[in-house]
Amino acid sequence: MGALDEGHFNVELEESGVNIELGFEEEPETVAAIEDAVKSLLQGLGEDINREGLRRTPLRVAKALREGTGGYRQKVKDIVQGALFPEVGLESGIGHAGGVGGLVIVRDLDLFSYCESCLLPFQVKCHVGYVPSGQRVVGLSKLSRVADIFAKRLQDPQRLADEVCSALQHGIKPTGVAVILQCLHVHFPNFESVSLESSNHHGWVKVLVTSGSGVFENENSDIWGDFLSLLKFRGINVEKAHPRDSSAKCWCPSQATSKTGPANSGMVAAVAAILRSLGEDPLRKELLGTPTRFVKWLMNFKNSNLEMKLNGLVLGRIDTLKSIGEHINSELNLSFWSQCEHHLLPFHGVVHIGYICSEGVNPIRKPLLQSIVHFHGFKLQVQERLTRQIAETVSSLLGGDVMVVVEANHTCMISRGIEKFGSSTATVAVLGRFSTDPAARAKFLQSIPNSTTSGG
Ligand SMILES: Nc1nc2c(ncn2[C@@H]2O[C@H](COP(=O)(O)OP(=O)(O)OP(=O)(O)O)[C@@H](O)[C@H]2O)c(=O)[nH]1
Ligand SMILES: [Zn+2]
Repeated sequence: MGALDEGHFNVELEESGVNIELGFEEEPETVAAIEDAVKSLLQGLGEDINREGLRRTPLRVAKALREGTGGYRQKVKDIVQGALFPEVGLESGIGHAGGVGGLVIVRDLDLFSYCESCLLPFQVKCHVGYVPSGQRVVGLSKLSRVADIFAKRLQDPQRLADEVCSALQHGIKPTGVAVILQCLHVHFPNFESVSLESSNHHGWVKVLVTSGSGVFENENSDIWGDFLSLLKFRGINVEKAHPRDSSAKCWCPSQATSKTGPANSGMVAAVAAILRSLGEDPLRKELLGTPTRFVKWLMNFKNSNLEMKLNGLVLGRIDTLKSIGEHINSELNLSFWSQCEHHLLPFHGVVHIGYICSEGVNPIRKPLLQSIVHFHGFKLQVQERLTRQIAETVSSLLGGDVMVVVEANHTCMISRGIEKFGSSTATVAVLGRFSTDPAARAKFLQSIPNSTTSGG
């Protein structure tokens, strides 16, 4: 137990074994090594690394990865040490923060971590509880900061929960700590198995993990029940703090992607180099297949992957428009996947297409529209360009009046940088009469149903 020092406790965290630091500073060589590796990946994707949109991508990716794994370079001790303070008037003893069994919880901490299996970020809703002891409470924000140290590493949900729990247990030395994580991982649109016409590869893989120490070690204890009840107040329904099981083991959808074809060995070596630059050991058991899985994910977005297939579909589809009895046709909620060319992180969502079509002319079939969406989606993109390209392609088939709305969640806006959880982006492209007729635009926009973007 630490000694009282001007209202602050100094807990000897170094003795606790949670003072983890992998020991590399902000080194330009590290960033440069990641940049070089990212250039190899872009070239492997058939991209021109000097084109305007990609020129700064290697640096951005290097920065994003360094930021996303900044936890390796932080110490729990630095965060907790100055933020422990006595709750005056409480007796020393077990479970005092307003009485025996007193419980402090912080709910709904939004975190991001990197999946060690595929290198994509995954979203974490973190709930932390602890029962103070020895007149010692910790600044509330520190619970989040400590959790973030472990989130900002290559992780697996259960290990993340265990590390946060153990660090808080050693750092605060309370009677017990409980951690619940609700994790969301993007699905994998495995290009090889996604039919061009399919829109059924949406949403998230979810897993819930728990970790408890001290009085929370027994998951059937009353104190766990109290914790779960406090979550319920806020509509957070964690049915049961179920014991650690295999549910988190293979949660990453990359584990299920097809094994067809070897991955480009130069690209795989580049990803292994990135892992090394982040201070990780690519030979660590859990990371062995990670470079290959990441490359397979990335290859979904290889330039021109879909060209031939789309050409096949487009042939013979050019209908003539007769200008009698026109009305607006719409096809809503076509799903898409794309990869942000700035940060090499996914963005995904839905596309709504409206077009003016004469009566008597067959509207474009939905599968064709879906394939157009996939064609422009499975590339390194920005959302505005994706929107315009879809509009132009549809317009080239119909000869004119097209409106396209794309709604997306950008991982690069959520998992890093500005970290705007829950933000979404809508872009619009209008061609032909939609650009001059506000009533037509309004009619189409009103036909789009509420809450159409994908979410947790
Ligand atoms: N317009 C547009 N911007 C995008 C898209 N995807 C990512 N971006 C933005 O690309 C910009 C790149 O800005 P930079 O300042 O070069 O890179 P950065 O330092 O990583 O930027 P931050 O995201 O602000 O941290 C960011 O503002 C991103 O939000 C997209 O589809 N469309
Ligand atoms: Zn993963």
